[in-house]
Amino acid sequence: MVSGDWWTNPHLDNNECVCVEVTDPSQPLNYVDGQRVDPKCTQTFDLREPATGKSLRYVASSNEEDVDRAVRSARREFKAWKKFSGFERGNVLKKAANIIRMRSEELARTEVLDTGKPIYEARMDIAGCADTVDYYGGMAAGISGEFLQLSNGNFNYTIREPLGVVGGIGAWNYPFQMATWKSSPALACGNTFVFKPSPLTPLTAVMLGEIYKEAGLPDGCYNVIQGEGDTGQLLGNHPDVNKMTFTGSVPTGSKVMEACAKGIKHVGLELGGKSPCIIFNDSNLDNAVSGTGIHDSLLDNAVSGAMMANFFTQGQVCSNGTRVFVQNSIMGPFLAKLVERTKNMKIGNPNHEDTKVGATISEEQAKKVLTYVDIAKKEGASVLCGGERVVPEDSLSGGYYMSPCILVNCEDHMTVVKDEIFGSVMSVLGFDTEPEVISRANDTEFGLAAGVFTNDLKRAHRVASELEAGSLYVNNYNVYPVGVPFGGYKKSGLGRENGPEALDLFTQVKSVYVEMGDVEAPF
Ligand SMILES: NC(=O)C1=CN([C@@H]2O[C@H](COP(=O)(O)OP(=O)(O)OC[C@H]3O[C@@H](n4cnc5c(N)ncnc54)[C@H](O)[C@@H]3O)[C@@H](O)[C@H]2O)C=CC1
Ligand SMILES: C[N+](C)(C)CCCC(=O)O
Repeated sequence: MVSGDWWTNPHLDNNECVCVEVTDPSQPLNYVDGQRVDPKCTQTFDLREPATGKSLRYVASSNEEDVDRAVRSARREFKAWKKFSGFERGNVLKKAANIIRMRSEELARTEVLDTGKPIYEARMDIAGCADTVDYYGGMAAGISGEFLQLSNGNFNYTIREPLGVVGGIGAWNYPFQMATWKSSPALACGNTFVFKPSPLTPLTAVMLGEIYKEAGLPDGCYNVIQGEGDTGQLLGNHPDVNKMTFTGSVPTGSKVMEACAKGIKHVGLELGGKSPCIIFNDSNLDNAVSGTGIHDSLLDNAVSGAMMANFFTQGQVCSNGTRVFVQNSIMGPFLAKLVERTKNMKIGNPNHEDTKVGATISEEQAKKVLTYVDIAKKEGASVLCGGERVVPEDSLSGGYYMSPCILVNCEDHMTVVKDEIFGSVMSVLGFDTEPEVISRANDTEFGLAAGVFTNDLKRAHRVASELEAGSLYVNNYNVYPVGVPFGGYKKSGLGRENGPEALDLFTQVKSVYVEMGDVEAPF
């Protein structure tokens, strides 16, 4: 299925004839009551394409009236949607998943336009989003309460009811994923939804609205309002919103939680991280270096893991394992392989098939990341490779490209080892013993993810149980299959997305006591 409006991205129609079709970004970007609409507010912000740095359009921010209109539409439709059976709601979601699959190339290309991430990655993201919507479509029919037999024939049953109107706020690194991961479990449970995407990536959340509508979702169940922080605040403070689900930075997450505290609203937070990825020396480097094959692949896996922990989406991933702890006895050979493979990653036009590193989201973010590299050098770390601005080709000279950076001689107290940078900057840290690395890995205010590479089965599970994080990877990193819950310990967040856990967080339990005899009143 294709949408009515097509737009050919002129910036990419150059030498190599890469002419891609995406949904026309000049269409209205709010989505209320089943239609694209322009907000009432005339205040706008500039939307730039990360790949070229060129302005794509100005987007109107949503003001109080616009937010209220979307919330009222969701409230009105909640009355009807909650009455659908789980099976009926699930059917809508399953149809939507199939439409996402049919429109996947258009969605992926639009995601590239919005985010600057390479097309191979955008395709993986969209495929995962379809699976998530499908998964919650399948789960919807099974959402049910419980029955408890009491004495004298009395009994109690529980009903798992939706919360009402859910407000979602997203970040810019996985725009379509955030829209689907938040809305599909919410809708499966019978809630209605109002989403505010990041102002840097407004395009694909609206397309999801059209897809849901085509799949049979009643108008008003899923709405989108565009805007910046002010619009997000209006949504979080709206008295008719029952739950907020947020992805972004810790300071903003804390503000959203504060707004929810004032209104006694449910809240889910997916926040930042500074996760550890630990590589033990039983990746047997001596044999690897002498080329016995089997051990080579163990080391290659660890290097692959460290790269996957750092270099997807230009390093802008909350779960990234940016503190790579390597056992000192294998540091030399590990770094040699890591640097060789990192230098081989092709930086370039994100719409090209062989590009592995696209553009950072914005000039501001790219500058922030490069400043962190400078700070690292001043504090005594050394750059093994990358950490520089790159112009892959003349037509992309305005884009925000940088080479993935590997830092060594890092120490735990350094700024670059403590702060979430949100860019391709990997800090490599040496360690000697297991207790030492566990204590250093846990010495952070965050707890989103952690990885351990080892061939020792007992060590793998011992370390996984000791690490304070919501998502643990043994011998892999940054994979998030459908059905696996995702979320943080400590300041990395509250609640879980993906997996059956999300269904509990989008419902509330009503307990119904039934008396079968006479009332024995004490008065
Ligand atoms: N860990 C994560 O998942 C993410 C972390 N970040 C970090 O945050 C830094 C800043 O990036 P931003 O996109 O500005 O992140 P942010 O956390 O400020 O923004 C995330 C979302 O919240 C909205 N927002 C901003 N202020 C708000 C408020 N007071 N109430 C409600 N919503 C509000 C934004 O418009 C956006 O949609 C990045 O450099 C990065 O370090 C950014 C994106 C995701
Ligand atoms: C699930 N994951 C790791 C791809 C994205 C989660 C949100 C984020 O990075 O901000």
